[in-house]
Amino acid sequence: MSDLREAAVKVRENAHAPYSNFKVGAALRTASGAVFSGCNVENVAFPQGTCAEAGAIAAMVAAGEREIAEVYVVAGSDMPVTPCGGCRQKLAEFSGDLVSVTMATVAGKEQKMTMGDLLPGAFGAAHMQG
Ligand SMILES: O=c1ccn([C@H]2C[C@H](O)[C@@H](CO)O2)c(=O)[nH]1
Ligand SMILES: [Zn+2]
Repeated sequence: MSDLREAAVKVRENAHAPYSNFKVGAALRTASGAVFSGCNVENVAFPQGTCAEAGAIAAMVAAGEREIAEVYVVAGSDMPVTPCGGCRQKLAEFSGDLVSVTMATVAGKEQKMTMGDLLPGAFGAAHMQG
């Protein structure tokens, strides 16, 4: 098992998902080689819940890192989980278009896409010039 998959599968066990019963784990590697992980944290006030990817990003930024090199997301579904629209934008803040995102199931099915595939034409700093 890759180290990223191992981290994502492990952190997924800590997910707080009593409302959807859909536990998600995310792990990312930064340019320095460090690995950060996060799980979804739901709330009884449903919109206050946060995704696994957001948790991993928060851990990365809290540790002083900002450059994502690779992402791995895992859930217990039959189909590999894909990051929601909001998480695509959150990941794009710290990832180039070529960053690989592996979407996976606990059973081991994997699908890979790049950030450019997941969020084509992403809104970025260049759009705010002028
Ligand atoms: O990539 C994804 C997709 C969904 N979820 C969470 C949000 C919510 O807690 C649950 C159901 O949508 O799964 C994630 O954490 N990451
Ligand atoms: Zn999300």
